[in-house]
Amino acid sequence: MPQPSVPAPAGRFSDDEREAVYRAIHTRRDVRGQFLPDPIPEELLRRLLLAAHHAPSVGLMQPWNFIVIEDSSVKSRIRDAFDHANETAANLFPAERRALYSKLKLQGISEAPVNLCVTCDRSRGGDLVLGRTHNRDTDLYSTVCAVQNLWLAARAEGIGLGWVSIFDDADLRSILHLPEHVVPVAYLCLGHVVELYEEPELQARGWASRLPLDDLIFRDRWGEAR
Ligand SMILES: Cc1cc2c(cc1C)N(C[C@H](O)[C@H](O)[C@H](O)COP(=O)(O)O)c1[nH]c(=O)[nH]c(=O)c1N2
Repeated sequence: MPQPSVPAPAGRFSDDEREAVYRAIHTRRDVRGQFLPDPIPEELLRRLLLAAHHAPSVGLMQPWNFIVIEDSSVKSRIRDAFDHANETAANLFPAERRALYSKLKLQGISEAPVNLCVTCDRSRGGDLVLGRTHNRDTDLYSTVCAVQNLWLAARAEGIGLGWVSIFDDADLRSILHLPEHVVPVAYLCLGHVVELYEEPELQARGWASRLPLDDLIFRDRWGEAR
């Protein structure tokens, strides 16, 4: 029987290391329009995927797969699917919001040298997964943790990442040949960037703004602020 490994020493990071972690968190951006055409070297892409693969997952289920999309004909079908869904989306907003919505750039599918679909295989690990017994969606949450790891690692590598979610699920499924039990959790556009917005682009363009943190913190029960 293999012996369980013992915990290794852990402690605070050095000041520089801590600073770097917070810098990645605070300067990470959703990128739509600043992609350079330069290819992403295979080793760099691999580091990003390895960071994603080290995300926490329910019961160590690791439900993710990573579909790397570089073929321009696949990208072009995805772009058409976006355009179709985006037209529907724009019409859902009231007229005054729709005008601004239509001016927003909400994807960089063709410009980004690499597109990546992060999927969740809902059948991985079988029917009974530790931690998923009472909440089936924890596999989806796990997959989103992988996306966030990838996003932060990308920031540290000078790679911009944009999440595109304006699709009919059925279009993504059909273009990418996803089996029924696999969910497309995130469609991501990746490429080198030399410039990033200093605040969320949606804030810079007057669509929405960051809420004050203090308004979001409750103590002991919902709605109870200190
Ligand atoms: C699940 C999910 C889905 C989407 C997004 C994010 C997430 C988490 N975001 C990006 C989103 O607009 C962005 O994260 C916020 O505006 C905050 O900006 P920063 O990420 O801080 O730059 C996003 N952006 C966009 O241009 N098109 C899109 O379809 C989506 N979809």
